[in-house]
Amino acid sequence: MTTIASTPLHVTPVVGTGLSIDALTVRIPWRRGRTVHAVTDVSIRIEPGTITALVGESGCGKSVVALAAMGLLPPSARIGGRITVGDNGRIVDLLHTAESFRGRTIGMVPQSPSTHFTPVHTVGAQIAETIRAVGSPYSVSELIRRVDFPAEALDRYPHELSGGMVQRAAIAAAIAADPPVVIADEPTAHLDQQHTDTVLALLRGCAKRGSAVLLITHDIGALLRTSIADRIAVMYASRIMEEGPAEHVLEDPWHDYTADLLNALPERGLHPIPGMPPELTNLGDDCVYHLRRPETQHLGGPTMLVTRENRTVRTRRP
Ligand SMILES: Nc1ncnc2c1ncn2[C@@H]1O[C@H](COP(=O)(O)OP(=O)(O)OP(=O)(O)O)[C@@H](O)[C@H]1O
Ligand code: NI
Repeated sequence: MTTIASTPLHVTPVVGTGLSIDALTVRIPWRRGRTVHAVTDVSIRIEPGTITALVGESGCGKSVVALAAMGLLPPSARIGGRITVGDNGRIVDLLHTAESFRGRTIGMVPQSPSTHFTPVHTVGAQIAETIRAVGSPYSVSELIRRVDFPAEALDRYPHELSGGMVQRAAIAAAIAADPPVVIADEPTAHLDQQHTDTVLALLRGCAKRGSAVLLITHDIGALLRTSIADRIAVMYASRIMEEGPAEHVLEDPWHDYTADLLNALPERGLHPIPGMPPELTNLGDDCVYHLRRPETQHLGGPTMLVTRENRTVRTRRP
């Protein structure tokens, strides 16, 4: 499906490794004949061994990107573009493959570990079940050693453990099959700073073992604190506003939205962004951030495509 009238802003070459999301567009039919423009023309390329953080305010479409990659969108969703993963020399086309790839090709770290674990079995039993289900070559003890989960806690039920501990176990389950891609959607949402940093370090461990990691988060403060992301993609109202090496995006943002997000952080002065993101039903086809902040330099001209080093961004500068 193509809803974008203009020529594609950039086409990421599809190569045989890592995760490639190319011109992903997702439209979800909504009430009274309306359509949610959940994702528009999103391209993200994640190399093996690296972490890309996808950031943006609530409702901008981050989770829908993840759900598309995991094949978990509602059947009514219309999906355009391409999502591929290099897996052992093959290219798996995630939007069209018939094979079951969740847990094998893509390891999923959930926002709330309770979506991964049921309350009625011990954590150890559930990791063992995952190992069987995905045909993992590892034992339970090998996996929990990787995430520093204590063996004596295997007999506990999820509710008997802290959120940080259960999230460790969830990561152990996610990496059981050494997946080439790991997708973590808000994996630190319910954690304090110490556990957040631990979980992010574990995701770095996944990357070190060769996975391409997509980390969805609204916690830009944690990205600044831990430098965990190699690249950062900034999403607003269903589109990528800018994408680039993390230090460039954090220290020298090119898009007004990125700058505004950073200025909203407590450590950067806590200047909340005025207004609200738009409803995603029946959006126009251009960048819409100037509608919220008309005083920014968007005004008066369409956003443009520029390339600096290996970044391809829409920018405020004509
Ligand atoms: N199953 C669905 N049916 C209809 N609309 C949906 C569905 N899932 C998501 N949406 C809509 O798609 C848009 C993007 O939602 P999404 O959950 O991806 O946002 P998000 O960036 O992940 O937000 P958050 O940070 O709060 O998790 C929202 O307008 C949301 O209401
Ligand atoms: Ni989300």
